[in-house]
Amino acid sequence: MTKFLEIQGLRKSYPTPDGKEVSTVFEHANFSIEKGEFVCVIGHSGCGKSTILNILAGLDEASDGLVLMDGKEITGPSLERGVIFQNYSLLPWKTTLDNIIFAVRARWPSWDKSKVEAHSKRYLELVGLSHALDRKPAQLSGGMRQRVSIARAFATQPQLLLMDEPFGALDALTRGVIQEELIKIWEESKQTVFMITHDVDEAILLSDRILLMSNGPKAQIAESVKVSIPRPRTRTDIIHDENYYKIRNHLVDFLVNRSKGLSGSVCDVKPDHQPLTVDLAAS
Ligand SMILES: Nc1ncnc2c1ncn2[C@@H]1O[C@H](COP(=O)(O)OP(=O)(O)OP(=O)(O)O)[C@@H](O)[C@H]1O
Repeated sequence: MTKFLEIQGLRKSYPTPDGKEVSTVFEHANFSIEKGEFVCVIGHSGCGKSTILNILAGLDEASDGLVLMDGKEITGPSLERGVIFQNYSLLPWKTTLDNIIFAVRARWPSWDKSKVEAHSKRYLELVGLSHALDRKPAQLSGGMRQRVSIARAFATQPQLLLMDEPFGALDALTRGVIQEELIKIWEESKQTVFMITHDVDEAILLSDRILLMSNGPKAQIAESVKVSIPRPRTRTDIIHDENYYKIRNHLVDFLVNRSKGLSGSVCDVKPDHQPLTVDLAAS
């Protein structure tokens, strides 16, 4: 069976500053994502998470390897892949509603004006922003701007949504509220999501599966941890699930104790390396 997203033998290397050698950020990255899956990736700073996300978006090129979406190679950006960055990237001269309309119109040029507007408003409603349609980004808080980015990305219904630490710049309270809005909008759309986060609790709340990257240089996708906590999930409920602390402790132990020893610069990683599947519910 063809997987929705297949990453085969991905490597990224850069020349060293003197230009005489190459430094390999990650290599032998092999993993796949099923249609409708929500996958988070966690790893220490510099291991190459954003580089992988940018390659999946078609915004960066791998030094080696292949990315296939629905069996077709990704060679550049496409409206089939939506990206949400930490810094919101809204058009500052357009209102909240016009920011969404702009993207929706680009996605479905044949739609008439009223259909585009109704569709755009519906997504703003899903993130609780119906009251701020006419405000410009500068008149919104950071949390509201990120809600607009989320509404815009989901409104264009890309086949794959890529999120690079979307809540990294938000305070903990705002972050919690928007995480739950993201769950709500995702549960409605069941879009396939690949998201980078540094926050283990956020990863457990949102993901079906968490990919753990070892440290760079020569980082690898070391493990694929199943989040066997039933949905729908809320921040307050998941901590009572019997698997919550098992998963959390496993992730923290990886980041604190094991991520360095699994780096390709320390141990031998074979080109056909597959991440170790971890299902703590079964243990
Ligand atoms: N143009 C470049 N030339 C040389 N090295 C680069 C270049 N761009 C990125 N790198 C290196 O690639 C590595 C991976 O960067 P990347 O941003 O993907 O890491 P990351 O895991 O997302 O980090 P963070 O969690 O801090 O955002 C870093 O060590 C970085 O220094």
